[in-house]
Amino acid sequence: MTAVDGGRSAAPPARGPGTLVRLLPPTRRFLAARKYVLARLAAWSVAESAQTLLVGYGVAKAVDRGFLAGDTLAGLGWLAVSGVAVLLGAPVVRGVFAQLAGLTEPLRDQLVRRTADQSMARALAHPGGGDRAAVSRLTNQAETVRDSFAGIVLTLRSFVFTAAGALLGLFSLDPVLLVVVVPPLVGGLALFLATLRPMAATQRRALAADEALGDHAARTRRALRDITACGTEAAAARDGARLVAEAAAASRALARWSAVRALALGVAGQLPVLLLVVAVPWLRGRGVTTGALLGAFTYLAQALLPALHTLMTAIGAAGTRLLVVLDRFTTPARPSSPTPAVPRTPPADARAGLPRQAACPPREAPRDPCPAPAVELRAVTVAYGAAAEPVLDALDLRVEDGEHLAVVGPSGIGKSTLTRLIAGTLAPGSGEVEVAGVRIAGRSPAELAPLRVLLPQQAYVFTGTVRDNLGYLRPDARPDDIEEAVRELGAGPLVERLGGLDAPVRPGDLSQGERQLLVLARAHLSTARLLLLDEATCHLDAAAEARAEEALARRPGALVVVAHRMSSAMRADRILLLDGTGAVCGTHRDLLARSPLYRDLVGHWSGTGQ
Ligand SMILES: Nc1ncnc2c1ncn2[C@@H]1O[C@H](COP(=O)(O)OP(=O)(O)OP(=O)(O)O)[C@@H](O)[C@H]1O
Repeated sequence: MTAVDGGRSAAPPARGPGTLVRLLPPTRRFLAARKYVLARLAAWSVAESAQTLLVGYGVAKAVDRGFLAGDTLAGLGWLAVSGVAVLLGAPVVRGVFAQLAGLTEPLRDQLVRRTADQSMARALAHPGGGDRAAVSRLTNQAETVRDSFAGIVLTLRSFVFTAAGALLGLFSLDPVLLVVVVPPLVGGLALFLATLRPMAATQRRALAADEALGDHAARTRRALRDITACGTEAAAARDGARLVAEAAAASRALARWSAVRALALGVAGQLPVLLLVVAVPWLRGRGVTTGALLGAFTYLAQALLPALHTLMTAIGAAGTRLLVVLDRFTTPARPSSPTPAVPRTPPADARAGLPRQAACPPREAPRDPCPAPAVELRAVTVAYGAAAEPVLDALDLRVEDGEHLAVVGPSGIGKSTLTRLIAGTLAPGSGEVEVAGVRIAGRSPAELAPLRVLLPQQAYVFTGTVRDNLGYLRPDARPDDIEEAVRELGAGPLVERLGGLDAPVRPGDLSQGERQLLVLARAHLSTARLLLLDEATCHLDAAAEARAEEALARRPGALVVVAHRMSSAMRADRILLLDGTGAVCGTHRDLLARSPLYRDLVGHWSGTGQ
């Protein structure tokens, strides 16, 4: 079932870090156009390297040439060099940030401009089909790109120049220190780089699975009734379970890659410190001084380890985020999926290519051509409010004189709306309604009265005699006609209990069913050729309802009944099933074969014993 097939759950093709540059080709042009900003950023970064180098170098010399050599003053002097280097960090960082702004702000402006241009072009190309995601791209997502880009530039640059400063410092203290530090550092970094591509792919898979699951939940909620009607709960549940499993698998894969990344951090950052400690005797044997060892520890603890940690965290989080969000900028916006996605009965008639709610043709061509059908609706649309979804949408319907039509459908689908529309008490938003060939738009109640009778669920009985109540729609009815109507409807016992046709009626003393019976007999007496019953027999028992409907169907003219019982629908010549924007018309057997919703309604009626 397309509503819940989770078709979008398929993970998009994996994109690794290499695609970061390919994703936004303008980024390369963007950087090339800012050569001077990059040069100034590099200059500040070199200053950062020098500062890193001086911090460890000062510590090493303070120990070797100062405190261990018995020259406290020299030791303090070298420590002061180290301290000044630390203090120099503040203006250096300030300089770095100033140059960074020269890169990130224009990038954000460029993304915003590009998104606005694309959205305008899209809006002009598809009026009414706006790109709703553009607002998010203009605000949150552009900010995310800017922040993530700034974080990555800052971190990458900081790591490269800090590592360069620290390695240069180690080399200047004693090249043999590099033998201990460099292999785990390079190994850890290589492992980290190896995780980038699969981790980005897994992140995208997790995001796609999450989106597919959310989409599935939303579509399922909207299609709940139809899913039940079509009996596809198990399939919908299976789809949901598959998407949940996919999201869980993606989350587990992400967790596994995070563990590998933590291992990479340990190898690159912690292992050099450990190896340095273990190798102290060996290093001492090769002439490495105590000061050089302390300097080496300072480089590792104060520079390399924090820089590595920041690098891995920032590239891991901000990098993946940037990759994913940039993808949103570069992938053309998908048109929003329409709300209902459950297969509907195909429109039986499409005029000028427009989908129609229902084409309900006549039962069969009348042998003695009747000049006009009892009811004809042409492309009728009704909505309660300008912005509301239509209750009836481009509905076509034709009911022949003498025909008995039952209208069925779920609660709130528009059955009463349809009867009011045919009765002329509700005007359509568009389309035409004719009763007995008369266009009823704008007709007064007095003009409509001879054409049709509408009986709602609430039966109107007034204080007066039984005869007055029965003859209300036909004041000139002869006593024989009244007696016949009473007999036909099976209302004799009630009239007798009330004291005869001339007995007074006190509405408050009558049950709902008794009132409905009187009103049905009144409708039988009417001369209108169209009777509309909107659950007007709901308070009668099944046998009384059957007798009433059969009697009304025998009268000359057409009968349209909003049925609330299976038996009521089955008595009709044809059944019109309303189903939101879809509608289908046919005999009971036709609908059983064609409509899952009808089968569901029949099941419901049978289940309640009605
Ligand atoms: N006067 C109104 N103003 C706004 N919305 C309305 C009005 N009358 C009906 N509706 C809405 O139009 C839709 C169709 O209502 P309608 O009464 O025609 O359905 P129905 O199939 O007859 O329902 P039920 O079987 O429960 O009587 C419902 O969503 C209802 O809330």
